[in-house]
Amino acid sequence: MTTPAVPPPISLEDGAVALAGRPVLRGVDLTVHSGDFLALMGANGSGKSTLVRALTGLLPLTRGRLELFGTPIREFAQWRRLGFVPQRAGAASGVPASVWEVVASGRLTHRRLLRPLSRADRAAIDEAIEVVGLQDKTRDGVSQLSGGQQQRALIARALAGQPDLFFLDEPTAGVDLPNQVALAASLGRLKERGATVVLVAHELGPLAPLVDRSVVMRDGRVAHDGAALADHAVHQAGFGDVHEHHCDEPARPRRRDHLPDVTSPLDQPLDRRGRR
Ligand SMILES: Nc1ncnc2c1ncn2[C@@H]1O[C@H](COP(=O)(O)OP(=O)(O)OP(=O)(O)O)[C@@H](O)[C@H]1O
Repeated sequence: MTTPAVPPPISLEDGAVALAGRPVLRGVDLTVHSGDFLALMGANGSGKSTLVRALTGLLPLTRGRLELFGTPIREFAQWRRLGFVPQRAGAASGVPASVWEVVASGRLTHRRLLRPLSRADRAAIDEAIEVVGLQDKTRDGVSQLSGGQQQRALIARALAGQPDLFFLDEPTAGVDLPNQVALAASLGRLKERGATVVLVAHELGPLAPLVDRSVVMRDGRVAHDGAALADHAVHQAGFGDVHEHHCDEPARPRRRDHLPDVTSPLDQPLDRRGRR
């Protein structure tokens, strides 16, 4: 007897998305298999966030076919199977919530309305906190945590919902190196448990050893899909030096207009008395 093939968590064929009448994604083919740890990379404006929003049903496709866990997106209803870890900006957001409360909120999709937390809920919350190593911080307010610890609290919140597929949006953005290393350890434990992870990142840094597949976007198309690339190679693939797939358009210059135009005082020359 043959076992029926398990449908992949994500199957997108010829996906296209237009925003404000402008094509932003074109001809995107992407299959994510169970247990993949995939890094979605590329320059600013290359279409990473748009792709994730399309894959999570937040943006409609203008063309193509998308299935989640073998179900066409229009019919898909098992949203609790997806976990989304947003950028850290939303973690504290002025709400005086404790780590435990933030993580417990990730359990909401499993609870019936107005019912107290079940033993299974509490076990899932405790386990999620343990996976990210915040056991000694459960009663602390999230706003008192470092950036990396806040990011781990957000990962635990997604984990508490026990999803089968995780999306992480720039988890290392604004996180210092020691905390990036701690974050990598948490994600390593997720990987060991067989989670399927789609990680949006500009640079992988300490997360690089976890990644077994890189997808690099360029101008709304897939420029590379295959072996994990080191950060410098992603830079090349995203900016036009590597030609794979269907990159038939010239690479755009890197958009830096979202960055404030500041010069560090340390860049200024010293005067004769050593002052700037
Ligand atoms: N709401 C919108 N309306 C119109 N165009 C948009 C909208 N959101 C994004 N875009 C455009 O779509 C393109 C892809 O943007 P997207 O945010 O997906 O890129 P990204 O790779 O995630 O960039 P970043 O790394 O800066 O987050 C860009 O040219 C962007 O200007």
